[in-house]
Amino acid sequence: MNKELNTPLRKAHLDGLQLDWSYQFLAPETIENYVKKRLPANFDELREQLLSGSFQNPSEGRSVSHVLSRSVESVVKDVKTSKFATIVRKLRSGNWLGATGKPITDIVNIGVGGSDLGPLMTSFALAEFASDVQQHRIQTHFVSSMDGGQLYAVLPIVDPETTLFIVASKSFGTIDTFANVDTVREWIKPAFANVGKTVTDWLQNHMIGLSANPQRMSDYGIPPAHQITFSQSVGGRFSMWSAIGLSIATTCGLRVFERLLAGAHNMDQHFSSAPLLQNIPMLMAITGLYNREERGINNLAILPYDGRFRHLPSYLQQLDMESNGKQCDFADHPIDYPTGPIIWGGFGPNGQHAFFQHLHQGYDKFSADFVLVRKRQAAKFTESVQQSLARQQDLAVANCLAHRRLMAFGFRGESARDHYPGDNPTNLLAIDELTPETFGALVAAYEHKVFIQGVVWKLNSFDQPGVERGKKIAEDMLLRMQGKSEQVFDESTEAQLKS
Ligand SMILES: O=P(O)(O)OC[C@H]1O[C@](O)(CO)[C@@H](O)[C@@H]1O
Repeated sequence: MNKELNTPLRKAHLDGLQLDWSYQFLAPETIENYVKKRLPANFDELREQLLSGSFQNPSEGRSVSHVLSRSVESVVKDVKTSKFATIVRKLRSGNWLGATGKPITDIVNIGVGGSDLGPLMTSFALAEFASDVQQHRIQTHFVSSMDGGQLYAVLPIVDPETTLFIVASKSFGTIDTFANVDTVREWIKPAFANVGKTVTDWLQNHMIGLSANPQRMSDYGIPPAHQITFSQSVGGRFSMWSAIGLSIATTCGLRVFERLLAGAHNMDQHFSSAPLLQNIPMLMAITGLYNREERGINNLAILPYDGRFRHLPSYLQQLDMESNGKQCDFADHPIDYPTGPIIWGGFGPNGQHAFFQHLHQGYDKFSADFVLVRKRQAAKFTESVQQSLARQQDLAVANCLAHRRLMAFGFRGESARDHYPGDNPTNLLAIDELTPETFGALVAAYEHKVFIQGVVWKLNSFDQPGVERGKKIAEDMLLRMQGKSEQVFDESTEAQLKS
């Protein structure tokens, strides 16, 4: 039987976003049976709890409410009066003046993990939507790494008098973030002294805090008017829809942010009501479960074919791996079955010239999600440039479909060098045209996929205990490096600490 000719088209839609799951090579009945076999009897109830903000995160003793940030608890719900919207308007109109009276021209978002990846990914993906509404040009920069390498590159290109720092941290205590803020403070001191200003002037005019802990923002010296809070029940990796999304709105505009939330909300409703074989998150979750449990595939590559999605793999890596990379269940009992896969990936067109060799002919099995945008608007260019860009888009579509096909069906040439085993299950997430709505819907679909898989694996997808232990060991190590601890480590660590 010719597998290629006998593979039927299987797809689900939501307003310009299509999931083509044909190359999972699963019959609809297999999906239905898997749902019967693996989903708990009260799954519908749990889904409604998630969508209404009452699902429980037992280890942290709180509910899970990120879905509400794109509806009833949206920071732009009262777009004329909310603090979030007022701050965005003031910055984007050039009316936010720094301590010396100059308008802000640069924003630096300092945060890490969920307080960096979502804002970075989305500001980058939707930047082109800003041009028609932005009145005053603001450049946005993102700084996350504790080593200071990013600050090292950003500080020389911004002016202390016209730069505003968004300190994004749910806890407002993450050492990585405050290591960066401390360095900025040292950089500010002489610059502000030269113009007759102090660190207090800087804190009052050049800093916005985004956190679930207002007390800590006040303790740091950020005036209440420049603090935007959000609920403790919004997890860090689910927080780009909340106050943490401020840099998305300052980069792309309030309207774009509203449209992003609307797209995600649309996906919430779709997840709630679409029948199984039309339900994008359900299909992504069940095919993923099948790949993990029945085919034994331990990884999922995220392969976007549009440069605007460059940061999507890293974002989904945190979303999925920090949620479902666990070996204890909801009730803190050890478990002995495989849970969340390793999420990795990279920009597809560049991957073709790098790691695709292994995907096509290497030993290991993988699954992959291709993400493709079919058409793009390029109205600001001349007609001939638009045509050339359209040809480039076609080139990307052809390459995406070609590699996806080869990974699925393989190829047997005359020699071993020309042998491609194929048989790797993949999804195609095809977007007609990138808009804030389709982008919001795509990200929300992945969130729900992670939720469904977490429920099946009986995990608490909303805590991250493994990260905490690493932080504790780093603290011990730092004390040792500062000569404040006598703790002795292994030979290798000892040697590295001494060198
Ligand atoms: O926003 P915060 O509190 O600074 O935390 C940043 C990140 O650190 C983590 O808590 C774990 O390292 C992530 O879950 C979170 O997104």
